[in-house]
Amino acid sequence: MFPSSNFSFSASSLFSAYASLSGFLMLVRSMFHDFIPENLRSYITKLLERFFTPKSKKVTMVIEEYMAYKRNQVFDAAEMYLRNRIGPETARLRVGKLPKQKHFTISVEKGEELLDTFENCEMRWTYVESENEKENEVKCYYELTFEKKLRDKVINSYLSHVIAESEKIKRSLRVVKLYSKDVYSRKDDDGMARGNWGCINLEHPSTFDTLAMDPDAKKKIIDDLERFLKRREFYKRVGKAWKRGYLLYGPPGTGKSSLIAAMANYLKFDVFDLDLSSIYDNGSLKRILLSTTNRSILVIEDIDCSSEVIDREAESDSEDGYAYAKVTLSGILNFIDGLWSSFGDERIIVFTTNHKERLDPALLRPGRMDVHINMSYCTGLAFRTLVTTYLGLDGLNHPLCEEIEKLIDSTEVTPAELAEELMQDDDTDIVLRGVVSFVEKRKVERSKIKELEDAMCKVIDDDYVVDDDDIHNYGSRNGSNKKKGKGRGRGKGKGKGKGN
Ligand SMILES: Nc1ncnc2c1ncn2[C@@H]1O[C@H](COP(=O)(O)OP(=O)(O)OP(=O)(O)O)[C@@H](O)[C@H]1O
Repeated sequence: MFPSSNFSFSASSLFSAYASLSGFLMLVRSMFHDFIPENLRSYITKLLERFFTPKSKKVTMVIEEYMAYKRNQVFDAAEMYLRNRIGPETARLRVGKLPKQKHFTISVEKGEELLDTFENCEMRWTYVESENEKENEVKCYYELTFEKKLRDKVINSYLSHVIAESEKIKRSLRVVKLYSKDVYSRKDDDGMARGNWGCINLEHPSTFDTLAMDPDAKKKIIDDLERFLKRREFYKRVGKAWKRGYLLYGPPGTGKSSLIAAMANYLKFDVFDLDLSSIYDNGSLKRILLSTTNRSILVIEDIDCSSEVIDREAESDSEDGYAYAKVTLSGILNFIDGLWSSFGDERIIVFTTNHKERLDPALLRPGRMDVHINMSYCTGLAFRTLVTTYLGLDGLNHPLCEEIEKLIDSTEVTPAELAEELMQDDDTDIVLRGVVSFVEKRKVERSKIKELEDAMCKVIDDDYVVDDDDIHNYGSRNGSNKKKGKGRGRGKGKGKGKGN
């Protein structure tokens, strides 16, 4: 220990040393100000500041709303992405909704912080609004703070992850549009198509969950769509346009339109409904197709009914002797796999028909329409989906369901007819009994028609197979020299029908 006299000596000498040091520093400071030019002074100050400020282990990135007067993609992505990161700890939120929006838009209020984790690393986001009073404008930006060692990870992977996730969220919130030339196009349509396409929101409630279809066939369609979406690079590599063509065929009321709506709702793709009868010629067709957007489904319904496109080489001669231009099948095929097919990306083209056999073989040639989907009569398995959708019953929970499934499998009845029956009453028992009697009645009708058809075939057979001369004539009428015997008359009768 120091003796007390020593201590008082040291304290007073320390005090005087401090006083002379302060005097000296003040002298240096005033000399620094008086003799050193301002530029050099600020340089030295900054150097000293850097030297004495403790080093931070964190880095902060500033993500501004605008870059060179354009919206910053990272800012918009962050705004969308962070909506899903808002937790109960966030104290202040902004909420809003435009009249056309289905959902509320929720975002953080200025100064609020959000925490995110990416590959076990912590990312801290802060939303900032700074007011510039001079220019009377508000600058909005996000600050992203993380540990210095994560810099490369953030630049190389985290920001891309934020953008990819935001795209997914945007897609899920997207309201699907139905475009048509028959809808008046208004300025306030927030659709993207050009030309005279008018649009409304596609409110069709059909989804793959409500679609009554064989489960395996349904799964194949969903897998095909998923594969298509992921194949941007594949299409580029093999030199094909990023497009997929579907031909849906089957009797009326089997769900062709419902399947298109389910595809659109699943992919969040807009639908362009093209009525060929309203299009004047191939040139207008070209202009109309070029004004459709990416990530869309182009639908041409009842392609067999468009008389102009049935005959590929159809000439446009009219009765009055003048030649009128019109839409031809080759005009359409040019967009499916010709030179014009390479416009746009992520396009789906759907043709529907009730009569596949009437289509021009050019349309059915391999590689033209990538997928042919037979929308046929309802099956027992598909009926289960209708029961779930319309009655809220889970599959086979009702004793009558098994019987109905067997009945349905043994006759021809469309999902539309069954859906109609399932809406007849609120009482499940009454409804299902109604379905039983409806399908039984249909079964009887069908077998009567079958009997009638068989009888007619027999009559035709008996009419034609008379003697050898007749057989000879028949053969030559059909371009065949084969001699056919009486016993094979039925096949012949059918042959004649076709020949005519
Ligand atoms: N497979 C199905 N699954 C669920 N509902 C269906 C199905 N098929 C038909 N429906 C019901 O029947 C109605 C008519 O069906 P939809 O218009 O999809 O048939 P379509 O095959 O396109 O008929 P068309 O050939 O006459 O255009 C639908 O709105 C739906 O309620």
